[in-house]
Amino acid sequence: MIQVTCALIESKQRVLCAQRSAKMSLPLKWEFPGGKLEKGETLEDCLKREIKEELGLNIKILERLPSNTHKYSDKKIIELIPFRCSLQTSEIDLKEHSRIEWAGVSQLESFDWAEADIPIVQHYIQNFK
Ligand SMILES: Nc1nc2c([nH]c(=O)n2[C@H]2C[C@H](O)[C@@H](COP(=O)(O)OP(=O)(O)OP(=O)(O)O)O2)c(=O)[nH]1
Repeated sequence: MIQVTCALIESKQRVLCAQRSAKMSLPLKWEFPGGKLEKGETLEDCLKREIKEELGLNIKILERLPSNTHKYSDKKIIELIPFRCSLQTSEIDLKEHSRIEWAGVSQLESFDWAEADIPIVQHYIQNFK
């Protein structure tokens, strides 16, 4: 099983959502930015590293949310581990994703999410107003 961290970055009552590029796996699906845990790394270090690499942002980690284990049709099993985060810097430089959107909670269901993200989106909607 592959452990993947992801960040629900909050600012002004909105959450940062990112669209995977056409060249990535799960092309054009929406996700929360993050990535795979590397050997010897804590989950928090992994998330901060990935967010810096992908978006050029520094984040503060606020809270861990329930993870979701999902098996994709190619048999790849991931444990997606979400964290609520806030911004420490605000200038975004998209290095991998095709675009980002800052979504209000009521807009979250309208995105075409990667399958593994759907329970995480549902939990977030139910718990944060
Ligand atoms: N970062 C991130 N990855 C996600 C989410 N949902 C989801 O299914 N994934 C999957 C996509 C990838 O298979 C894996 C994260 O890998 P990665 O972002 O570090 O690297 P990658 O795209 O090169 O992965 P891959 O093509 O080798 O599978 O988790 C999500 O919300 N955030």
